[in-house]
Amino acid sequence: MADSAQAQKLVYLVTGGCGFLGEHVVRMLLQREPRLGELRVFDLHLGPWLEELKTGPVRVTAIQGDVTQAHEVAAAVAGAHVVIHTAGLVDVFGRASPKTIHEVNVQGTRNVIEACVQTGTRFLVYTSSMEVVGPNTKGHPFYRGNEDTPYEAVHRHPYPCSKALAEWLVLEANGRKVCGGLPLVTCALRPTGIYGEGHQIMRDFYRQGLRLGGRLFRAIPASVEHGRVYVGNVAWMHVLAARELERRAALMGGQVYFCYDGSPYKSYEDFNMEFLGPCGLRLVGARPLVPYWLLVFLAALNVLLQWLLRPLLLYAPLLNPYTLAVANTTFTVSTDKAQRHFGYEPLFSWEDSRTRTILWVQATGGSAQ
Ligand SMILES: NC(=O)C1=CN([C@@H]2O[C@H](COP(=O)(O)OP(=O)(O)OC[C@H]3O[C@@H](n4cnc5c(N)ncnc54)[C@H](O)[C@@H]3O)[C@@H](O)[C@H]2O)C=CC1
Ligand SMILES: CC(C)[C@@H](O)CC[C@@H](C)[C@H]1CC[C@H]2[C@@H]3[C@H](O)CC4=CC(=O)CC[C@]4(C)[C@H]3CC[C@]12C
Repeated sequence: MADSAQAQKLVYLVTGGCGFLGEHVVRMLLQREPRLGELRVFDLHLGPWLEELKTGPVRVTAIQGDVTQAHEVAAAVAGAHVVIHTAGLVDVFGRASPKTIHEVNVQGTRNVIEACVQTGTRFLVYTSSMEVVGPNTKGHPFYRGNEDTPYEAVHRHPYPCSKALAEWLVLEANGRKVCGGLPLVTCALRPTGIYGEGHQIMRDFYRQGLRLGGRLFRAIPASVEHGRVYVGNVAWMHVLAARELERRAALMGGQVYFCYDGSPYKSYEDFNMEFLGPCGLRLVGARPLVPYWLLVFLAALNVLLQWLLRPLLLYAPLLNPYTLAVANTTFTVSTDKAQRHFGYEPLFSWEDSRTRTILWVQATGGSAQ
């Protein structure tokens, strides 16, 4: 990949390229990666919007496939110079079984790594998560921490467990010889809570507020800070890391980088109101309207209802013991490691990120689509 950008056109593969983050990575690559010759978009569910991307100078190849199927992954990876692996099952609401979460997030990542080794692809950027670190099951706050901050990462939930194992696999694979004898170079990016155009949970909150007469009711103290990052900046960090991974292999190889930007540190609910307020919603209560023990009870009741109703329908509300615990534990990051190692600076200011997200929420009008 050492040739000049003008001479050699590169093949990138984005797994999960039709997801919330994946779509932004795909579009960012097309806009800001001049070395791109072919962009392969691999996903279980291909979006119709891909068709509009096929009219440009870069060859866009849509591949419908399953990361749990090694042969499908190998076929998609073969010939790629760079893989950006965002595909994953992002489920903390009990929609998928722990087994399925593990199969997609862990075995799927193993399949991507082995495909790189077998086919000779040397550069792999993995979308990890803040959840690899925490919040832990003990509710310990992580306040403005960085990649070196000591923290007892203790997980029981299938999602963080799967992300932690997948990240370990990716970092462990750094330096393995790929077909052709050169070393595999990997890194993992750990976004905090991503927001922006296409964020399903934000849409769910908006629809919930519309159903409740334009009101949302505070459940979490305003003092609990939760890190959030604009999806466009997450996409930009992926593009930049993928670009610099060859030139700075010795520095970046096997490293993790928190992914955040200038978005303000606020509670999860107060942060959401930065977008839902201008869309007409109001957050009722300067402090939680119900005692924490009642929220704990209601969260447990939701688990029971989910289990009872499962033969009939999928009941997966936002409130469950895990989401309550995470929302109620401070987790914010402050680090310049990505800036020092590969020159990352957010592409979108907080003001721009906020405006774009508000316009998107307004455009959805609370619709399911
Ligand atoms: N949403 C967030 O706040 C954060 C997300 N992340 C990570 O970012 C990545 C993307 O997450 P989102 O865009 O939020 O989720 P998403 O659910 O919108 O996108 C995931 C994509 O992966 C695809 N996918 C799922 N299973 C697959 C399989 N077996 N084979 C092929 N494709 C499959 C889905 O179809 C979807 O398009 C995930 O790895 C997630 O763990 C990390 C930190 C925060
Ligand atoms: C019902 C209330 C308690 C409400 O406040 C619950 C909010 C809850 C749905 C979210 C609070 C924190 C979120 C998670 C956090 O941003 C970290 C994440 C990282 C990921 O990799 C995937 C998404 C998530 C787990 C995110 C999910 C939604 C929350 C739990």
